[in-house]
Amino acid sequence: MPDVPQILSNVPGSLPWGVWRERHPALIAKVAAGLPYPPDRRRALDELAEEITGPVRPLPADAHDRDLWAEWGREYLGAHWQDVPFLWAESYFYRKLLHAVGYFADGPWRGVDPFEPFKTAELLGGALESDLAALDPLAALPDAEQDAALLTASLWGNRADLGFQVTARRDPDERDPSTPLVADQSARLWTLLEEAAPAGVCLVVDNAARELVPDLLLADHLLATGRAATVLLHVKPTPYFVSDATPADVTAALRRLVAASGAAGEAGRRLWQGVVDGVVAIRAHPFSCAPWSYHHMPADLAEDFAAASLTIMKGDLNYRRLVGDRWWPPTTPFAAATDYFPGPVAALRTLKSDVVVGVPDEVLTHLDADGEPWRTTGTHALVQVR
Ligand SMILES: O=P(O)(O)OC[C@@]1(O)O[C@H](CO)[C@@H](O)[C@@H]1O
Repeated sequence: MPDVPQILSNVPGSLPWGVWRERHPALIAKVAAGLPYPPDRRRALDELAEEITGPVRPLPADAHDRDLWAEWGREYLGAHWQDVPFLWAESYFYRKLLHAVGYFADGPWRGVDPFEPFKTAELLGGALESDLAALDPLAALPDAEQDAALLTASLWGNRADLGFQVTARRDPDERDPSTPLVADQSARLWTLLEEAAPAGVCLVVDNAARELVPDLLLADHLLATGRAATVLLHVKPTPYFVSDATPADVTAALRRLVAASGAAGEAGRRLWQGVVDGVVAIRAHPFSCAPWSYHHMPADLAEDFAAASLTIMKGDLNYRRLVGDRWWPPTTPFAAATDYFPGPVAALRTLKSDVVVGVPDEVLTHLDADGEPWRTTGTHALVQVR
């Protein structure tokens, strides 16, 4: 395990501190308003809002995974939510939220995704419609420009994160295209793919809808250009971090693509057939919702990554899990922070939390001198590869 302090949530004014004080109370209210939950479910949501202001409590006796979380929480149950590692606490919060809405209980709310109303609104919204239309002129561009456009769309698609937007003060579309990447190893990404082609690529996706669609289009591009022979999509087995993609979100995105006109519809039909033929596979591994970094991954998951020519990790949370949710000195080489990972790995991420490695010295000096909170607001992005 890296010998670097873990991020907790007890520093007033920090991003994690604000998550407990502002983002999660606002999210609970949003969930309660999103579906017609009956009184017992509303009460449970109110109780969760109350609980996160005090000590972490165990899951109820009838929860199917109570023992698992009791084991995972051995060091943390009974402590204040803000005094335990941020990554662990957030994962447990989402598990508790699923309990509150009856996601695992017998009854009418079993399996009902509490975030579905927000994901669906985004999937059917006008912003995604224009993203899809922008695909049509792409075919006329030289190959390298097509590569760059699809990678950029997938990278900045990570701004479309509904959890982040609960209290974000900026519009996700308000991006200054001239903002240079904090680190850009995209050339290495293409070289790695080409050297191993055609091979299996793992794409560990992040958010549904407006981020997942450009991720799927990137997957289609890798297959269509022979950079990938197969694509294995890793998604979350259950609703998590508001908009994280589940298998149901993948099928919803595929249906949205298939229904589109022009190049988006063509890509959608290729991807659909790819799933039918087993060229595109979907894996919802339980570890994807575990409260740990990938240092703790089980052997079967490590085998998926070891077998891939490249694993592409999308988004902020996957980045936190890849390098560890820790106070790394930002100039720590990405290769050093990920040296344990069982195969070539790339991170495509907009920066929405404090964790960062692989920032060149001169870039760091420049960003810090600016005085703007570049690590946590989603205004900056990176492509890192090892
Ligand atoms: O993984 P994603 O969707 O890019 O980001 C997840 C996120 O919204 O959740 C955390 C705060 O709750 C932060 O790490 C990050 O901003």
